[in-house]
Amino acid sequence: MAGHFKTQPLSQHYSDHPQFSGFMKPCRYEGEVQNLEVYGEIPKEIDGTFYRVMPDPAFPPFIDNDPWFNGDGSVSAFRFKDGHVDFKQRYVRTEKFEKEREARRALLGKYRNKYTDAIEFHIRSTANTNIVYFNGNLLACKEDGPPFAMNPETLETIGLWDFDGQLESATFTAHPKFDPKTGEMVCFGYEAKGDGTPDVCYYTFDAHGTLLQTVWLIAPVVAMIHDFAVTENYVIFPIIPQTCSVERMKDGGEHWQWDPKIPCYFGVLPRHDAKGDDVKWFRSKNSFPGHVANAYETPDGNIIVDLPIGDQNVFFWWKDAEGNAPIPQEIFSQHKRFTINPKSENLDLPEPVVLISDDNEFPRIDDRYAMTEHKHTFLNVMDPKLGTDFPAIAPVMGGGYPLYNALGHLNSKTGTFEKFFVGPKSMVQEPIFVPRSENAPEGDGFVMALVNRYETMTSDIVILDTRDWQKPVAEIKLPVRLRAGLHGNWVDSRDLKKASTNGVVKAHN
Ligand SMILES: C=Cc1ccc(O)c(OC)c1
Ligand SMILES: [Fe+2]
Repeated sequence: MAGHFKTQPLSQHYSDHPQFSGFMKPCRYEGEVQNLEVYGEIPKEIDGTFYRVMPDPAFPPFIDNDPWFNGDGSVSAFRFKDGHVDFKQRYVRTEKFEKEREARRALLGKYRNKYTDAIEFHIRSTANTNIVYFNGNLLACKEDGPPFAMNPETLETIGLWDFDGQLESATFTAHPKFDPKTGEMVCFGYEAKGDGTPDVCYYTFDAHGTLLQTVWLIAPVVAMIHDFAVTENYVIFPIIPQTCSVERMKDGGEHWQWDPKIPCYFGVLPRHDAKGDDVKWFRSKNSFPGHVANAYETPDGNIIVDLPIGDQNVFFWWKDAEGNAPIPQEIFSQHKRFTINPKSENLDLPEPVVLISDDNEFPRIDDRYAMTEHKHTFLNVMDPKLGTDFPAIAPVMGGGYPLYNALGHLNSKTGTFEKFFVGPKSMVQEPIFVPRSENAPEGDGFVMALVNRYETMTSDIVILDTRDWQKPVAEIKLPVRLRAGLHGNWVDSRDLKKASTNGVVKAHN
C-alpha cells in the first residue's frame, strides 16, 4: 500500500476546501516581530510567555479534503515584559516536517493512517495539538505519539522526547495535567501499543522528569480519548465515540468512525497505587465529551467533572458507518457537571447538570486550583444573539474549525456568567488565564486569547482583566494572520527561571 500515492499528481497549491480557504489558508511562515503594536495598556504584572500551537500544513496534502487536524504543528510564542510583547513563530521539526521539506512535497498521507503514506515514517506525529512547559522544555504534543521537545526561548526543536528512555507507552496525550502542589505531570496514552489496540497507559512523572508509575489498562472500545480529568485521588478517562478499525485503515479509509450506538464511557481509576483492573468504566448516553475544565472530589467522596459535551459528532468530518454527519452549524456543546460516585456498583451515571446552556468549548481555569474545587471557568462561547455579522464574514472565514464569538467567565461562587463579545466581524480562539500575582485569589488576573479579525485578515491578542469583563485592558495587533489553533498555555517568567536550573536536557531522535 505505502508508495501507492507516489503516483498521484502533486499540487503546488492548496485545495479550495474550507479548511484551506480564507482565514484558514495555511500561514506557513516562521519568524519574529519585536514590540507588537498595543492599543490600551498591557498590565505590568504580566511577565511571561503565552505559547500556543496551530496545525498549519507546510505542503499541500496529496489527500483530498485533508482535515484541519492533520497540519504541521506551528508554535507561537508571545513574550510579555514591562508592557511590551514580542512574537516568535516556528514549526516543530517533526520527522514528517523534515522529510517533507527535504522532498519539497507532502509525504504523509491521511490523518493517523500510515497505510496511506508515500514513505515509511517511524513517528507520524504532527506535534500540532498542545504546547506545554515541563521541567525546562516545551513539549509539542499530538496524541498519536511521544511529544517533541522545544527550547522555550528560541523555539528550536530539540527532538523526539521519550523522557530519557522512561516512556513505555507508544502515545502521549495532548492534555497532560500538572499538579500545582507537587509539580507532577499526570499523563496517559491510548492506542498505547499501536493503532487499533485497546490498551491505555496511565503514567506520571515527578517535577524533575523521573517516572513515578505506569499502569496498563484495557478500554471497552478502541476509541478516541482526547482529554482526561485528574483529582487528588482519581483519574477519569472520557471516551469519545469515534472508533478505530485497522481493517478500514488498510483499505485506505479513516482511522475514526463515529459510532452512535455506544455509550460515552468515563473510566475511573485510582490515581495512586492502582492496578489496571481497578478501572471502572461508567456509562453515559452516546454523546461527544469535549475538553475538561477541571475535576475534584467533594467531602462526601464524589468526583465532580466539568466539561462541554454535545449530543452530536463534533468531529463531523469523521462520519458514521452510513456516511452520516451533522452539519457543522448545528453542532452544539453545553457545559455540564458530572457527579461520579467512584464506589458505585451501578455503572450508569446520573444525568449531568447544565452549567452553561450556550454553545461553548475550550474551558480553562486558574491552574493553581487544578485537581481541587474551582470557582472560575473561562471559555469560548458562541451566542448568535450577540450580533455577529455572518453574511459579511462568511466569504472569508474559511471553515472546518469551531467558531466562537465571545469569551465567557463562569463564576460558580456568585453564580454569574459574563460574556465578552469580540465584535461583529471577529471570532475568538482558546483563552488562557494569568494570575495577577503569585498569591492573588482564585480567578483574579487576566485572560488573553487570539482573536481572528476578518476585516483585516489579521490576528489580535485581546487581554481582559477578570475584574472588568466588558472592556479589554489591551489589544495587541499582529501584522499577520494566525489561522485557527488548538491549545496554548501561559508560562510565567518566575517559573521559567526556576525550571532552567533543573539540569541538562537530553535529546533523543
Ligand atoms: C481537539 C481535539 C483534537 C483531537 C485529536 C487531534 O489529533 C487533534 O489535532 C489537532 C485535535
Ligand atoms: Fe484538545
